[in-house]
Amino acid sequence: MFLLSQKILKFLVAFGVTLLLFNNIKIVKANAETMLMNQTEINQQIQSLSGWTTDGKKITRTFKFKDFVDAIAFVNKLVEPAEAAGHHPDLSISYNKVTVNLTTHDAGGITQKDFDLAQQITQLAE
Ligand SMILES: C[C@H](O)[C@H](O)[C@H]1CNC2=NC(N)=NC(=O)C2=N1
Repeated sequence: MFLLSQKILKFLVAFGVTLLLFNNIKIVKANAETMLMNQTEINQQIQSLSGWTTDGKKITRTFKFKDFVDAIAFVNKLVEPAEAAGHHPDLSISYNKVTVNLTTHDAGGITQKDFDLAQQITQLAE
């Protein structure tokens, strides 16, 4: 009886520690996503994104399509990933061109969320 309860206790402690670790990882990840990035971090990350530029407050890329219909089709493709991320691009459309600006309004600048969405948007335009 004593042995059994020792085993259960050990299991519960291990389970508790595992849960604690998982939650801490989630908190660290959530914080990193909403933390303003400095210019060095921005420059580093933008290198791996083709065609994107930055003014330090937002990241920008203009995508060019055959015509207006294709440009709008691209904009429509952005709805699902933006809603899923709870993060939305600022868009401007000029005939066959769509300019995408990404910034985290809640944080007042660029965060990891912008780079994550930029990567998805870049793939959708291919
Ligand atoms: C409550 C809601 O999730 C927030 O207001 C989100 C919505 N989409 C957003 N999109 C962008 N680009 N920046 C934000 O700060 C932002 N905030």
